[in-house]
Amino acid sequence: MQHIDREMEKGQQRAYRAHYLILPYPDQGHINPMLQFSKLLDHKGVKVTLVTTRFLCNTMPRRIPLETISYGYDEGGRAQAESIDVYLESLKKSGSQTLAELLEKLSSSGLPSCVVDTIYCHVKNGLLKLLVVESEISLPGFPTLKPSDLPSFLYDFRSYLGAYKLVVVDQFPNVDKADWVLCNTFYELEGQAVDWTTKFWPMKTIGPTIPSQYLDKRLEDKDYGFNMFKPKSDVCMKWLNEQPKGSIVYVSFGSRAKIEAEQMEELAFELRSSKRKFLRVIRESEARKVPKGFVEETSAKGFVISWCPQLEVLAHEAVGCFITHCGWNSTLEALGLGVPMVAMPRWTDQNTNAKYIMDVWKIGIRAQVDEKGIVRQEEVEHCVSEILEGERGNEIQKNAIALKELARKAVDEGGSSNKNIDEFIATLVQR
Ligand SMILES: O=c1ccn([C@@H]2O[C@H](COP(=O)(O)OP(=O)(O)O[C@H]3O[C@H](CO)[C@@H](O)[C@H](O)[C@H]3O)[C@@H](O)[C@H]2O)c(=O)[nH]1
Repeated sequence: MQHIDREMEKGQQRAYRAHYLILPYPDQGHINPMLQFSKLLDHKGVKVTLVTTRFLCNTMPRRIPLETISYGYDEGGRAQAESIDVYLESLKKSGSQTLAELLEKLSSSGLPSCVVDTIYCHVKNGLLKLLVVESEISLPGFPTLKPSDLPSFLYDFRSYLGAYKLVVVDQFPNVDKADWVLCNTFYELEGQAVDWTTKFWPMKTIGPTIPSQYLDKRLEDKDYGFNMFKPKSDVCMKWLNEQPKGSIVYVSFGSRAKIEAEQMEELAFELRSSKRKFLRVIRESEARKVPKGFVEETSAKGFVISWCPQLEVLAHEAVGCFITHCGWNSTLEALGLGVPMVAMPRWTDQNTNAKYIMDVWKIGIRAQVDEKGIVRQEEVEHCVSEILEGERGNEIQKNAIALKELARKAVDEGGSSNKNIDEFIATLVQR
């Protein structure tokens, strides 16, 4: 409704035939891609309303009409809940209730988008047993996996019971009723998994959901939109502008990962002793784990920031490689911009993403952990030097550039994802 008003103000009435409610899980790594998808639908002339929590609504851009629901922690969000399990319970209870109220208020039909991880579907179908004991796991649509390549919610499900229940078990009961299951990936990237999943669900790939200016450049859109931690863009980009091409090691672990103090130290030792220059994101909540004096001692060659404009950074020619936790957004962003990765997965889907980065797409190297689960300084040095100076690096860089081109084509006019989105819009509009 707000949208129609806006268009009418501009004197160019649009005839909306379908209204999409977009309801991402209320977190950085989920809101970002759904916001991008919303902008794309909006651009294609579709009426979209984004739904988020009352807690997060003040940090959201108003580019797309926004409605709020409550997950029960309107003042402090997830940090206010005593545990993630308690938060997820409240999400289910208060979230469902306030969403029902919102639907009634809007009194128009919306199709909640649903993001599905194929691997969890194998648990649903009984093909993948919990408490995996085999050293090699063969599943349709996947390369051979080791247990440590599985998402930690499966590999170590006892440690993540709440998340396991929500992400693995509870996401499936009504998925069979969905008209569409949209996935933030592209066919050329994960064709086998897509082919397998489409046997069961009306699954369509629509990604990567990255602003057009970073990929096909057809739309003006460069704005990533939602940033929980306000990036200090100017200083960071000014510093990058002064660095030689391909010289910078960019290090960031996304919006959630908690890094062990020992791991923080190993990384700090490496960045301090290495001859290379670096850009390191250390979120405020992680800053206390950084060894004393690190920032001052490395100021001549390093730039430390609490949150940066990651897409702009990855698109910058000074960046030579990305040490990443392999969150799905970071993976797609690096892949879409052709930046080779050193994979240091922490938990959840990141293990599987790291497996693909190294062994399937061959656009990076997965750093090996020791018996304590820590990637040591020498291992970080080994991976970075392989990528930036080693023979293997040439191959990796070539693959990264080829995949970047495939990502661009997928979202461009006539590309697989672009066609899927048009098909999705067309069928809903016909109803
Ligand atoms: O300084 C920074 C660091 C990150 N980002 C952005 O923050 C997002 C981070 O997303 P992601 O890489 O997916 O990491 P998480 O925030 O950790 O995401 C969670 O959600 C993802 C999507 O489900 C999962 O793949 C991850 O494992 C899970 O931790 C990306 O868009 C980044 O561009 C910035 O803008 N600036």
